[in-house]
Amino acid sequence: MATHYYTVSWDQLHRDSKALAWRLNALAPFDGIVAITRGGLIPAAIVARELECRLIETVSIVTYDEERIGKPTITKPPTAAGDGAGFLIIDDLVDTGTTAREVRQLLPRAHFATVYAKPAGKALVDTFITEVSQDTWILFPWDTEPQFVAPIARAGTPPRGA
Ligand SMILES: O=P(O)(O)OC[C@H]1O[C@H](OP(=O)(O)OP(=O)(O)O)[C@H](O)[C@@H]1O
Ligand SMILES: Nc1nc2[nH]cnc2c(=O)[nH]1
Ligand SMILES: [Mg+2]
Repeated sequence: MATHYYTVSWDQLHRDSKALAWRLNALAPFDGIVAITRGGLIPAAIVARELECRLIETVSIVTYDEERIGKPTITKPPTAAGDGAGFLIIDDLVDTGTTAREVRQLLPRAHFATVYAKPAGKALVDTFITEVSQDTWILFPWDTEPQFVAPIARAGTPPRGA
């Protein structure tokens, strides 16, 4: 269970995904990009734009229900990436490496890249940008919205009117 949260804004996600694109550009060109849905969709779109890559394939894989890990289920396998040779796989993050292991079996010859990585899974990806600790849960902008936060001086006191 995560004990810390790391909140990523749209702006930061765009910057970090562009940093990933800079790194990957050194390995380009790729024949196509495989986005691991859903989390990999937006980083894959940003990388595809920067690398001027217009062939986008998807693999749909569900491993988590909110913060609870389960058995990975492939709801859509790749159809146009062969054994992965020449392809770039993009996901938002690698945590335990469970999803990455499944995807690697499907596309063993692809280059696997994520924006964020945790220690338990980082050896399973070829390229990543930012490492966060294993006890941190990354909150993406599509999972969050701004809301009121009480002043620090009021911490521990019940909200007014409660
Ligand atoms: O390394 P792991 O422990 O496997 O965790 C990483 C995976 O978990 C999340 O996907 P999730 O299953 O939540 O599905 P989603 O992308 O549709 O949100 C995330 O997008 C990665 O794909
Ligand atoms: N949003 C989100 N999904 C995950 N799936 C596995 N680890 C994480 C995480 O830290 N954040
Ligand atoms: Mg995912």
